Amino acid sequence: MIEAWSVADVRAAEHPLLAAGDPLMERASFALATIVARDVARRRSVVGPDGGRRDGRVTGARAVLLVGPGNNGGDTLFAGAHLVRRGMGVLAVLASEHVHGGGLAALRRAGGRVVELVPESGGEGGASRWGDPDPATVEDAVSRAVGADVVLDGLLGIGASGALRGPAAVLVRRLVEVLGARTDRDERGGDGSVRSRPWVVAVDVPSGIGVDDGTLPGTVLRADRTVTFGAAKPGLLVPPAAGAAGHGAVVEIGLALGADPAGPPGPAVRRLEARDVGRLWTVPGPEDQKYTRGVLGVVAGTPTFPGAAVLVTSAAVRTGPGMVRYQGPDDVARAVLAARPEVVPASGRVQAWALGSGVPAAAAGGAGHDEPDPGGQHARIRAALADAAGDPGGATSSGGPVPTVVDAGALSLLPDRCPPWFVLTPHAGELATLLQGRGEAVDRPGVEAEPLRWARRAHELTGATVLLKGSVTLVVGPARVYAQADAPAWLATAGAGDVLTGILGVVLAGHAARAVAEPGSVAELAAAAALVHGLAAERANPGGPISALDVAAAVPGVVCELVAAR
Ligand SMILES: NC(=O)C1=CN([C@@H]2O[C@H](COP(=O)(O)OP(=O)(O)OC[C@H]3O[C@@H](n4cnc5c(N)ncnc54)[C@H](O)[C@@H]3O)[C@@H](O)[C@H]2O)[C@@H](O)CC1
Ligand SMILES: Nc1ncnc2c1ncn2[C@@H]1O[C@H](COP(=O)(O)OP(=O)(O)O)[C@@H](O)[C@H]1O
Ligand SMILES: [K+]
Repeated sequence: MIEAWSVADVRAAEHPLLAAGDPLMERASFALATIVARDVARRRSVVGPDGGRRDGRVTGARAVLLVGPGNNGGDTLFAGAHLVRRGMGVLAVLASEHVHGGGLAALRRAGGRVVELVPESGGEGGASRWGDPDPATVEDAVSRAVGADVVLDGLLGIGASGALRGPAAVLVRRLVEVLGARTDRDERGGDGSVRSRPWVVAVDVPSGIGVDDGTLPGTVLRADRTVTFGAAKPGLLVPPAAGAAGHGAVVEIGLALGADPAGPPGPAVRRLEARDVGRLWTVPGPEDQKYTRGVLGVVAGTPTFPGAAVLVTSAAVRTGPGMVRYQGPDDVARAVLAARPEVVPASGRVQAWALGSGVPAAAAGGAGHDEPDPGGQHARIRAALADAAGDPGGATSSGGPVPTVVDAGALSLLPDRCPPWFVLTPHAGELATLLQGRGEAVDRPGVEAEPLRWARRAHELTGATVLLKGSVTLVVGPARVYAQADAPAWLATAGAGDVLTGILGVVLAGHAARAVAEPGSVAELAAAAALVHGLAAERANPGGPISALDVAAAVPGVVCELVAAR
C-alpha cells in the first residue's frame, strides 16, 4: 500500500529529527541525485553490440535546476552538486531573490553554473525585485531547460501556498508553453538514445500543486517522475494534481510516520497495490457452499437499457460469488439469462445488493419522465435500499442490513441519511447532481477541479461511503480515503461503470458481515474492487481499445493472479 501523509504530519515527523541535527537534506538530495542519474542513464541508453540496450553515460548530460526560495530549492541545489560530481553539466536557474545559501555554495563549489532570473540590481525606477523578471533571461533559461537532458523542478515543495507567484510563475508558464508546443513523443537518435524533450523530475512534489488536496491552483510543470521525501503526499495520489506527478519514487529519510500511538491516526490518503488486494480476497475452502460464499442481488437495467443488467451480472458472475440473483422486468431478465445462464432470476436472501445501473434517475418532483418508474425498477430499488439499511419494513428481506452498491439511477432514490455500508458510485456529473440535490452549488467541472473535497462532502452529507469514478477513482469512507489509479484511459467507455458495479457487489457480498460490523472496512473493499476493475481493463487489451464486456471477461484471470501472489 502507498500511504500519503499530510503536510502537517510530515512536518511534525521531521521536527524531532531536525532538532536532533539529523542531516535530512543531505539524505534527501543524495537520493534525489542518485535517482536522477539513473533516469538519465536509462534515457540515454544505447543499443549494445549484442543488440540489447544498455545504460548510457551520465557524464556529459545536461541538467537544469529550477530553484525556489525554500528548502525544496535547497534539496535541488545539493542534488545538483552531486550531479556535477558525476560529470553532468548543471545550470541552476534561481527564480527567487533568496535561495538556500548552503545549497547554492555547494553547487558553486562543485562547479555548477548559476543564472538569476531577476538580475541582482533589481528593476529600474523602483520596480520590485518580485516584479517581472528580465524577459531575455527567462527565454534563455527556458531554451536551456528545453535543450537539457533533465530538468529538476525545485521551485516549491510542501511549503507552497496557492498558485506559483512571481518569477517562478513566469518561468513555468513559459516553459509549459514551449514544451507543450513540442511533440509529446520521444524521438530516438541514431544510436537509439532518447532526444527531444527533457526528462522532468519534480523534487518532493510538482511545484505549486495543492499538496494536501490534490488541486491545481495554477500552471504546474508536469513531471515524468516525482522523487518525494519521507512519504508520499496526498497531492501525488489525488487528481487533478496526481496527473502532474508522473512516476513516483519515495525516498526514505528516517521519518517515523505512523509509529507514534499519540501521533496522527493514519495517512491522509492510501492507495492499494495488487498484493494488498490479494490478501483481502475471500478464497473458498472445502467447508464452503454457495450460500456461505455470498449471494449478490442485482436490480439493474430497464427495457430501454437492458445492456446494463447484462454487464452488471456478467461482471458479478465472473468475480466469484456464490450466486447472483437478478430482479427486473421479464424481457430484461431474459437478456441477462441469455448472456449468463448462471444468474437466478428470482428474489431471495442476499448478502449484498448492486442497484441502479442502467436505470434512469427519478426526476425531481416526479416530473419529466415518460415513465415515472421504468419497468418497475424504482420500486424494486427502493425496497432493496430499505432492506439493505436494515429497515424491518423492507419488502425483500435479506435478514438484516447488507452492504450495497448504489449506482446511476439508484443515486436519486437514496434516503437522506445512509449507512456507511452503502457505497455510492457516481462519476463527476452524477456526484454534482447528488450534491446539488443536497444544497451544494457545484457543477461537474467544479467536482473535477476538487474531487477529493466533493467526495468528502458527499460522504458527510449522506453518511455513505463514496466511490467517485474517474481516471483516478477516489473512495471516501469513515476515516479513510483511497485513490486508485489502476485503469488505462481506454476504460472510459460506456458500460465500464456497470462492470465495476458487478465486481464491487461481489466483493461486498463476500465480506458482508464485516462491512456492516466495521464500516471503516468498506472503503478498502471498494478500493479493492476499483483495483480489480482497472487491472482487468488493462488485461483485456493492453495498450488498446477495450469494451466493457471484455473487462468483465478479464476479471477471473486478474483475481487468479492476485490470490496466487498473496
Ligand atoms: N525540513 C527539512 O529539513 C527537510 C525538508 N525537505 C524539503 O523542504 C521542502 C519544504 O521546504 P520549505 O518549508 O522551505 O518550503 P518550500 O521549499 O516549499 O518553499 C516555501 C516558500 O516558498 C514561498 N512560497 C510559498 N508559496 C509560494 C507561491 N505560491 N509562489 C511563490 N512562492 C511561494 C514562501 O516564501 C515559502 O516560505 C520540502 O518540500 C522538501 O523538498 C527535505 O529536504 C527533507 C528535509
Ligand atoms: N480517463 C480514464 N482513465 C481510466 N479510467 C477511467 C477514465 N475515465 C473513466 N474511467 C473509468 O471508467 C468507468 C466509467 O464508468 P461510468 O462513467 O459509470 O460509465 P458507464 O455509466 O457508461 O458505465 C469508471 O470505472 C471510471 O473510473
Ligand atoms: K518541487
